[in-house]
Amino acid sequence: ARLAYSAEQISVPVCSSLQVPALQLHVSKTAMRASQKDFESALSQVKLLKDPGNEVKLKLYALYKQATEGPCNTPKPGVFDLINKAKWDAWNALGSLPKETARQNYVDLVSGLSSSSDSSSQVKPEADRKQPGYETLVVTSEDSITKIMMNRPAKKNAMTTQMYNEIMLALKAASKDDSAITVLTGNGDYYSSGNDLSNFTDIPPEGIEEKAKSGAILLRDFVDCFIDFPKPLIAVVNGPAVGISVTILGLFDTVYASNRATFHTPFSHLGQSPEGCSSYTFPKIMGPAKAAEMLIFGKKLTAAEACAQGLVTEVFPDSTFQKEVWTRLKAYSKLPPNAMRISKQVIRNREKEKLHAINAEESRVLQERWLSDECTNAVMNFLTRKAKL
Ligand SMILES: CCCCCCCCCC/C=C/CC(=O)SCCNC(=O)CCNC(=O)[C@H](O)C(C)(C)COP(=O)(O)OP(=O)(O)OC[C@H]1O[C@@H](n2cnc3c(N)ncnc32)[C@H](O)[C@@H]1OP(=O)(O)O
Repeated sequence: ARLAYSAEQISVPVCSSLQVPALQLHVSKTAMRASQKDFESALSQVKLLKDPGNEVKLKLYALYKQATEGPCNTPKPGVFDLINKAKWDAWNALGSLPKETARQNYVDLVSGLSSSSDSSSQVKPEADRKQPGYETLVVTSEDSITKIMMNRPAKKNAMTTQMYNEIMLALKAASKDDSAITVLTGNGDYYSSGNDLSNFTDIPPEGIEEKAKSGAILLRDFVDCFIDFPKPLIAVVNGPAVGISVTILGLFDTVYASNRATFHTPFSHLGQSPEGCSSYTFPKIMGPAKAAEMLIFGKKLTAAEACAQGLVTEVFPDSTFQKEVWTRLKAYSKLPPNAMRISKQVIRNREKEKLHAINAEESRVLQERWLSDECTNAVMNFLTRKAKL
């Protein structure tokens, strides 16, 4: 869509009749000074740009009005005249900004939009789009989607304490960025093998009790981030999933799985107990009998079984998984973001308090389990390679 579109072509209703006045081309005499040529060229350039979104169009509108008419000089529209009020607010927010500055800002804004739309036509390699600062994840934002990819493929994306902390950071950043949806996925053949069992090995001088205490705090904080995440959260389960990577799926809004994925929570085998609010979400999703088979007896589900039981939204053949899922997600990411966020809140908010309480209780119980002989022996068996799932 170009900026010179008709009202019907704009997707966000609040600004649906927002005509960028730059297109009207009635430049006042005051604006006809030194940078008049640049300004006029920006006015023409703006018509050729890809739709920059309503927020930017409001900025362009405000700068144009300020550059050509000076400070806002019209009465404030009524509260129900949403479109004109948004335009008036944007213009009025510029206060007494001089016309020349507004004209320059308009030129700069259009020039920035032109260069970013030039570069967005080329697909940058993932390495260039990667957000810095993460060692166990690859985090990228593109097409209004923030993708958080667990990136320890040689260890089946087992979650170290560093990875828990980085996922929390990435979720907090994603909740504030301008993406519409957020995705968690895994690099390599596994989605994740769950808690990295070597988390049990670096015991501090204060002893195992302290380790269990700090582990329970970490777990609680980690799960809280999923409970509170405000935007649609999608799991793209590219392969087998184990332990905590399965239990938190009950806190996602959508779960897409490859037909190679399996879902396994071997808590009893490990002398442990359910977390990620699964003691509440799983019985709710699949009924208490099926939840017990998974959470107490460690029954491993195929992707098709997990879908039949409501844990997974849809299963795709592995050969077309990535293509089909990302095509779908790109389409969803174009839906109005505020509406999606509000719908999620309406669906989830009434359970939040309960989920936080359940998370606290599960973490408390697990803290005790980590100190049990059953747990210690199971972890030692894995680490000394006597046992595998
Ligand atoms: C006091 C404690 C405080 C802890 C603080 C933590 C806070 C949060 C805790 C939340 C609790 C969560 C509970 C769970 O998630 S339970 C699930 C735990 N996961 C497992 O038990 C899986 C163990 N792994 C396996 O059984 C197998 O590796 C596998 C996943 C079936 C894959 O087998 P496969 O033969 O294909 O591959 P390998 O075994 O050769 O694996 C390749 C290498 O990756 C290492 N690996 C894999 N998974 C883990 C893991 N979960 N923890 C540590 N290491 C893992 C494996 O050892 C190989 O490494 P190597 O090449 O160096 O030998």
